[in-house]
Amino acid sequence: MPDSASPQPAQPADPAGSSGGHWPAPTAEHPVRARLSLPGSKSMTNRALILASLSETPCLVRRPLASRDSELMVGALRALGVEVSPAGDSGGDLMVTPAPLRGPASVDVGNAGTVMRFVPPLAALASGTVDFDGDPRARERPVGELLGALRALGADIDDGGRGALPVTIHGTGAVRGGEVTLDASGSSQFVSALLLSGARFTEGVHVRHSGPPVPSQPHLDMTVEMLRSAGVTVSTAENSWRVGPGPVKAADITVEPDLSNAAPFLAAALVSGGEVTVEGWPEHTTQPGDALRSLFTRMGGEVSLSPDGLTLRGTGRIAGIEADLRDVGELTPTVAAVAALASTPSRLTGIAHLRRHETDRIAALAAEINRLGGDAEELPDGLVIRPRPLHGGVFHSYDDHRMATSGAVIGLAVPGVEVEDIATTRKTLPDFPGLWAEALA
Ligand SMILES: O=C(O)C1=C[C@@H](OP(=O)(O)O)[C@@H](O)[C@H](O)C1
Ligand SMILES: C=C(OP(=O)(O)O)C(=O)O
Repeated sequence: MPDSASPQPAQPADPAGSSGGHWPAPTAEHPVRARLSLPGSKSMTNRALILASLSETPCLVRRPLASRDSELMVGALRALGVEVSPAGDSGGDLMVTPAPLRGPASVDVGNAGTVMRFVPPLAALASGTVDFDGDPRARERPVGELLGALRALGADIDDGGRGALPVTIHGTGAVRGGEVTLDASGSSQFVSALLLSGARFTEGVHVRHSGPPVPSQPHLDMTVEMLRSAGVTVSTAENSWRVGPGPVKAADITVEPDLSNAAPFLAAALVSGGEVTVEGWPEHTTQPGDALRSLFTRMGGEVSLSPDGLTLRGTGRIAGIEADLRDVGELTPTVAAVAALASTPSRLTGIAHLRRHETDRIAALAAEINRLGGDAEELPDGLVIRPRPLHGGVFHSYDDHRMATSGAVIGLAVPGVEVEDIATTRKTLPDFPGLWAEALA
């Protein structure tokens, strides 16, 4: 459901790494040739932190992301009594020591979907009252279906009848659990949230989905895989997930590099006819970013995966693409940026739920591509983008990390693009401007 037909750009905030609030996006003077290692996956880091907090034993989380969304998760867990501390001098690894979860506590979710969805079930397991609130946008993002399901499973939740943040959960130290049906078409995170804590519910949990398709299947696979690695019994069927009650045994979790954040860097090779290698690309992964291999091949790149990493070579040809991105919605902003530079039209569908992401991404992408002279048309569930020469101008980021990095990709090929609020990339990347400058050097 659209929040508004044409979103208003957020006010520039904290213009770190920018000049005067706008960051002049560097143009690629020559083909981009780079090899880089990326920080940890947001999705894996925040799942690891949840599982570690519910574990029987202390858990070492290796190579976690250290950026806004993971810091918010750490803050939330500490507020509930969990100890999270640097693991020796291991360069960012974290030791998580579980403790009885307790309120009173206040949780700032920022604009992190993983915090606003994954932490409420923990709060329901805590003893005491836990308040949740976040950025203004967090109050507009869907959470009502999850709260309704948690209530049906035995939790005491006060959301003032809004089905949205702010919310207070009156934890009693236990959640009955059992079977529940919800509509997770708005976000796969509703299902992941219930599964991640489900083993600690007295009866476990059996989640059924009823409604239009659930997006982000790889993220559901990630939840199931990480639960199984922690010794939790999970069975799945179509639109049905069952977690048996029992202990969570997470002792050592290694976080993979964030493959979704590889998107703008691989796109840099594609649009400049260069060659970029992302080190440490896993051979097997549940991350949706793995789909970049096929998406960017279809858009004109040549991709090779070796123990060295994933290399994308641009061929000088940038092709449009017809793609259903429902499973990999978070790749949309980068795919759309490349599409805006392509020589043939693109049609991206299956992504209505993106209208409730950090911003209404469908409306925002259309508005910003068109502002630079492009030809992007909104569909109810996606975008059509046709080739048209672009010109410079301000690319608004709507306080959305992936909008900001999309502006950077377009700026490689279009002189005079200035990205408003590049600092918003800190949601999932601690230093995007620095990494980008390095890649282009
Ligand atoms: O579980 C996760 O870690 C995520 C699931 C997806 O959410 P939606 O299913 O709400 O799109 C994705 O877009 C988000 O960036 C991360
Ligand atoms: C949708 C996203 O984030 P969140 O985890 O806040 O839902 C995203 O990172 O693209």
